[in-house]
Amino acid sequence: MRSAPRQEAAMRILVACDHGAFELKDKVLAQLQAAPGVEVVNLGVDGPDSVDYPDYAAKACQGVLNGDGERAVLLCGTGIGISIAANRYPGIRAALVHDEYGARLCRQHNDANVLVLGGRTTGPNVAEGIVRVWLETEFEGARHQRRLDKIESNAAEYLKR
Ligand SMILES: O=C[C@H](O)[C@H](O)[C@H](O)COP(=O)(O)O
Repeated sequence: MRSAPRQEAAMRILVACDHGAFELKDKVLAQLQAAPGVEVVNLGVDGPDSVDYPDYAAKACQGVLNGDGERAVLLCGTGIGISIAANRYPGIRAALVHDEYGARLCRQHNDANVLVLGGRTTGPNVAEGIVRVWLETEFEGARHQRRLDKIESNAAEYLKR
């Protein structure tokens, strides 16, 4: 009897934004929903009413750290505030990216598990390319893993003072 082909586990990606980026977030959601091997969870916000980006960073980053998703995409007006918020969580490596070069390098060198986009600074076509490259690029490990380990250990050492 032939066994069924083994199904690759889908990569689950959590997506969240503030009011400054809900339109771009909808485009990113559609792209991720159409991507093979990707499962998407929309954590909001879904309209223009003002909210606070740290609350959306918290939902997504805590979700990644709890194992609800392997990665996240976060968006706010510039992407700056939500990056700052996300990078306060140990184990989160959030990269604010403006082009495909940054998307490639933040995976190869930084193993960025959170991609950040600015809804008021990055157009949908550029964002589409960034998301595609971020999804398809692998971490290179080696010397880059040593540096990632130091990010965590240096910060932990500082907090012990
Ligand atoms: O870094 C912060 C983000 O760009 C926010 O989306 C932005 O500060 C929101 O601004 P406002 O409340 O004026 O819409």
